Amino acid sequence: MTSISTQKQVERWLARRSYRSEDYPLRRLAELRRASDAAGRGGVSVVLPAREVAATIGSILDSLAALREAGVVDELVVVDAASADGTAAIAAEHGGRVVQESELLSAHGPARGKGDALWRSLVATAGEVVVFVDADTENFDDRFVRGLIGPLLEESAVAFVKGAFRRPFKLGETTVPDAGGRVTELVARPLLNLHVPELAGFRQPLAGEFAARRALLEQLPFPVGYGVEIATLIDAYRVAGLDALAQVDLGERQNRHQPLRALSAMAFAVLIAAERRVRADSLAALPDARPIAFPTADGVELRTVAVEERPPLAQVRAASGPEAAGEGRRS
Ligand SMILES: O=c1ccn([C@@H]2O[C@H](COP(=O)(O)OP(=O)(O)O[C@H]3O[C@H](CO)[C@@H](O)[C@H](O)[C@H]3O)[C@@H](O)[C@H]2O)c(=O)[nH]1
Ligand SMILES: O=C(O)[C@H](O)COP(=O)(O)O
Repeated sequence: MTSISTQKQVERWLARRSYRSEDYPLRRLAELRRASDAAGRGGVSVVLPAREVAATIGSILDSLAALREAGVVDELVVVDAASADGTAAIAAEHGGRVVQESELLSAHGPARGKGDALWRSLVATAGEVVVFVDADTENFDDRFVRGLIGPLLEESAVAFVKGAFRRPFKLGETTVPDAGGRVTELVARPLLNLHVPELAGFRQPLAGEFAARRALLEQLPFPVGYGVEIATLIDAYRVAGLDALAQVDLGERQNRHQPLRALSAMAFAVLIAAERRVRADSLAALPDARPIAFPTADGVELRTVAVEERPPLAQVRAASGPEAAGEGRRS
């Protein structure tokens, strides 16, 4: 953190805009939702980006059924990355509305990663509040979604809510508490502290568990890959201000760990998305895909990382007329 005044600003923000999922049981959310409907506000869409998540998607959707039955959530949309493991069929069996990511906004070509799936999901959903949750969480329960929705239904000044959680690291039968989140701790946290210290209060800046008002999301560019969380966080702050951002404690989350080398590529995408926002020079003009070099005993392996950014959806809608607005939506 750079200065005492920034530290005080973060502390004040933490005191004012920290929430807990247990403060939003189903009954309370149902009341908040009724009040929101009475005020003429729109609905709530839950989006699950899904690439090869057959092992977890069914139970995740089951755990969200009560929220939909209670009318707190209007739709559960699974954005499938053409998974080969049966994800789409399982999701449909468990009540999800499945859309194929590359069939949304198809004029932009095939989808290129997680961020692209989130961006495209905006045309497949109708809610005024859009909730994103990863579909590979092993210990998922509905508190993840309850916690993200609560502050948005309760506080009209809140526009963007980020999940915070403890992250164990699981290797085989061994679990080490609080050892997860390698890219978060080694890249995202130092980056934010260095360049955007006002956001240093976010415990999990890369959390795929976040929710926002559509009006804000549609003003933001979306990196197509793993840069999407750091980018939307920084941009939401710049567009809406710190007081419109909130953090909600969701308990503990166990994700599927990727190999270290895959995390180098993820870190590269996170770094590029952040650099594009903090530097005004040549990085802004980077090509759509950048290779990352992995030196080996015999040479160098190059791996391409998609770092392109999709324009704010509001711009796409303005340029292409009303047909971009409802693509993939259920009538
Ligand atoms: O091309 C992709 C890659 C992932 N996913 C889905 O996105 C979610 C999260 O992806 P995952 O590869 O499990 O991410 P993590 O390794 O857990 O990475 C963390 O850090 C990333 C970078 O910020 C975030 O995008 C993730 O949400 C966050 O969990 C899961 O449901 C995936 O199935 C896609 O839909 N398309
Ligand atoms: O958010 C992160 O840092 C990455 O998802 C890596 O998490 P892991 O170290 O728990 O696998």
